[in-house]
Amino acid sequence: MNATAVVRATAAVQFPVPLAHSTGENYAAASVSTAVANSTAIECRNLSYSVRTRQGNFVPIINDCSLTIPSGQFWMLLGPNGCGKSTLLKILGGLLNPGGGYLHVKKPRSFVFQNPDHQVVMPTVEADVAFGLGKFNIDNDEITSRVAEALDAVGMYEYLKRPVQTLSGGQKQRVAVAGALAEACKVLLLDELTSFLDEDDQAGVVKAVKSSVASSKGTTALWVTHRLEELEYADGAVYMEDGRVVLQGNASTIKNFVESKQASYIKQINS
Ligand SMILES: Nc1ncnc2c1ncn2[C@@H]1O[C@H](COP(=O)(O)OP(=O)(O)OP(=O)(O)O)[C@@H](O)[C@H]1O
Repeated sequence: MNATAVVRATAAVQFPVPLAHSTGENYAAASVSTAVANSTAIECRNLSYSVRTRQGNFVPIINDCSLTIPSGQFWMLLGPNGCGKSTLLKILGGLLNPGGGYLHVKKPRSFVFQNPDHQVVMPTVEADVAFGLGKFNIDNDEITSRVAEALDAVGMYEYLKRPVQTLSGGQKQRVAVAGALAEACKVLLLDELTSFLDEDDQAGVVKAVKSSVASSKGTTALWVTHRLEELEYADGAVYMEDGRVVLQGNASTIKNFVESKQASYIKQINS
């Protein structure tokens, strides 16, 4: 178990993004004065993020990246290995500071990582979901009711008293999602939750997130994945390449786009 791997706390507000950032690079942030509509959960414009190499050079990871995700929907983020999906998600979650551009993410926001064994930190399901509620000034009845509601939303209420070590990977992921829901997060950021799971668990987790977003009061989820078949559960999707968003739209548009890219790549290899 690894408590540091679970980020349920809400990070500091970054609205708009400050100029200073972890790499020390001297970007000029875009000056954007328009207010973001309440119907938008995530908006970034011309976002950038670089890392500094040992030789002192700056390598851009996120570059001129813009996207808009509406509130109360379940969206997916796709793209080839190394295109910057996890880095972008960490920026959206407040775990990394961008170097420039404009960023708005509704709060509170929560992050769930891909390794199920890093997601649960308490001995039982009930205690784990209640874990993050300690920082709120709420009574025991409210805690009990939030835990029950969140576990119900991910189809795990019957596991309330179960020791966490008896859960499957997918069940652990669903408990981690319940922890975020119990904290009434407005934005849920999910990084390749199904990569360590077998097929049944994969489907269980994606369906649980889908239904919990649908039954929530405006929670938005952004789900990083490589699996095109998961797009059938999404309200919309974003496709990235080389650190920037190249297309965003409804899930079938993105699916067709990725499939045609894959087909042309295979044709190229075979020619
Ligand atoms: N701290 C870092 N130092 C150097 N390079 C980094 C650092 N963090 C990320 N990168 C590089 O940035 C690029 C984007 O990484 P990122 O993990 O965001 O991609 P990804 O799209 O999530 O990849 P994958 O699909 O393989 O998980 C990669 O080339 C990665 O090696």
